[in-house]
This record gives sequence, structure tokens and C-alpha cells, in this order.
Amino acid sequence: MGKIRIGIFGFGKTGKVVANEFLQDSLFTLVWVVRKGDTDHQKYASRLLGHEFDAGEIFSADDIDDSFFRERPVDALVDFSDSTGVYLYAKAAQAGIPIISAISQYEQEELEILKSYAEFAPVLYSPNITLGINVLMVAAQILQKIAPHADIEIVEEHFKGKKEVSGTAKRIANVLSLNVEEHLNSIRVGGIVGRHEIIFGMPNQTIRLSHESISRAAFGQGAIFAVNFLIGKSPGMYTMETIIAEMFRQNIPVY
Ligand SMILES: NC(=O)C1=CN([C@@H]2O[C@H](COP(=O)(O)OP(=O)(O)OC[C@H]3O[C@@H](n4cnc5c(N)ncnc54)[C@H](OP(=O)(O)O)[C@@H]3O)[C@@H](O)[C@H]2O)C=CC1
Ligand SMILES: O=C(O)C1=N[C@H](C(=O)O)C[C@H](O)C1
Repeated sequence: MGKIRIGIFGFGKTGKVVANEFLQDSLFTLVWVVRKGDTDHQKYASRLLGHEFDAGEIFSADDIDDSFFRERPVDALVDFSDSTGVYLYAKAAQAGIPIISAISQYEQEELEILKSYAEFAPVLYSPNITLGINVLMVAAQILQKIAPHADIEIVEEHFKGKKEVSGTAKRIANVLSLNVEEHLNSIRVGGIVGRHEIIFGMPNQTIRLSHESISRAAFGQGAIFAVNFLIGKSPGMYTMETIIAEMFRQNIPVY
């Protein structure tokens, strides 16, 4: 079998590290990368990341036209751009190409567009694609059943420049049926890549579940897991936490 061909949207702080994870994995070939502007236009992501081969030709959002995806076929598209990236790959989705969106925050209209692609292609949307955080979400749901009366607070910590509230923390609140306004605490300091903690407070004891992404490579490894899962699946919406929960139910190790 040939290598799995990948296209990536976004070549910023995270997209670059994610691209590098795909470049280092012999099962994949990085075909192209799309970014918003024309920085490094038609250079190779591989060369920019220090490899001595050509892979991942860089395009700008302006290069996306009706024929882009037909002329540069991929087996999966991975989005680490921003929420507006979703408007650019309708043609890819309509052709049935699996879509992995890692965008942490969508407006409702953008989310509806992403969901509409699920009619044609398998679409996985995960505001935190690390394996660890999705394991933590399963553990938190089990813990909530064990201690239904515990006070629960979610703490999310990220680098100073991150403007929006963590999409992961919102997703955690959602799976635990907690009100986001009341139970979510955000900290922005220095260069923290991403840390999430769920605190279960009881009268005489506290249980804390925490996960920290030490390197953005964790997002690349999660994206690789997601691509491997999604290829060959039927059209529809998928999430990392339901995949991991199902593996847990079937006693399949995640790592
Ligand atoms: N789900 C997860 O696990 C994770 C999600 N994220 C999310 O990924 C996204 C990117 O994060 P980060 O790398 O830190 O952000 P950056 O701002 O560092 O990079 C954003 C990249 O996206 C490109 N871009 C922006 N708009 C578009 C567009 N419309 N079409 C194509 N490319 C576009 C930019 O292009 P240019 O280079 O030309 O400016 C840039 O390369 C955020 O939503 C972030 O929250 C991040 C980490 C983990
Ligand atoms: O913007 C980021 O970088 C991250 N965003 C995510 C979020 O908003 O939850 C996930 C991750 O921790 C990194």
C-alpha cells in the first residue's frame, strides 16, 4: 500500500510542529500546506523544517480554487489554521476526503459549515486532539459517576497570547454537564503550551485530574491517530473522546 497523502491547513506555531510529525512518520507523505498569506509561497515545508527532501509545498489561501484539491489529491485534510479555514475546503469534503479539524473555537455558522461536510465525508472535530486529554475526559466522566456530589471546577492554562477561552475546557464542561460561565477558570502566562485540570472537591478530600501538553508534537501525534482512525470510515461527525471511550469499553490500549 502507498503512503497516506496529507494536506494541512495552517503553518503557524502548531501547524509547523504537526507538519513535522507527519514528515517524520514513514506511513505518510505531506503533499501540501495551506496558510493564509503568501509567506514562503511554493517553498517546501520539509526544507523549512530542516529535512533534506521536498514535501509539503506551501500555498496561500488565495490559491484555493475549484481545481486545487482535484489537482493535488490527498487522503486526509488536517486543519490547524483558524476558524475561517473551514470555508476553503468544501470541495475537498464534497469529494469525500476525510477532514480533521483541530480548531479550538468556531462561531456557530462556521461550526454548521463543518458539520454540513459530514454529509459527504468523515469529519472529526476535536478542540484538543492529544490522546491524553481525551483519556482524561473518559476518566472524568467515570469519576463524576463515582462522586456525583463533588464540586467540580475546570482550570485551563495557556500561553499569554492565546485570546480565546480554551475549547478543550468548554468540551470538558460539556461532557460533565457543567455551566461554562460558572465552572471554567482561565490562566494566561508565559509560554504554557496547554494544561487542563479538573478538580473534584469533596468535604475532606480533593481529587485532581490534570493533563499537560509539554510539546506541540503531542498535537501532531494526536492528528496522526485521528487520520489513521478516520480513513475508510463512513461520512459523519466523529470526536476523539468517543473514539477513546469506545477503545476503553473494548479494552483496547490507547498508547
Ligand atoms: N485541537 C488541538 O489539539 C489544538 C488546536 N489548536 C488550534 O489550532 C489553531 C492554530 O493555532 P496556532 O498554530 O497556535 O495559531 P497561529 O496563529 O500560530 O497560526 C495560524 C496559522 O493558520 C494560518 N491561517 C489563518 N487563517 C487561515 C485561512 N483562512 N486559511 C489558511 N490558513 C490560515 C496562518 O497563516 P499565515 O502563516 O499566513 O499567517 C498560520 O499559518 C488555533 O485554532 C488553535 O487554537 C492549537 C493547538 C492544539
Ligand atoms: O491554542 C492552542 O494552542 C490550544 N488550544 C486548545 C484549546 O483551546 O483548547 C487546545 C490546546 O491546549 C492548545
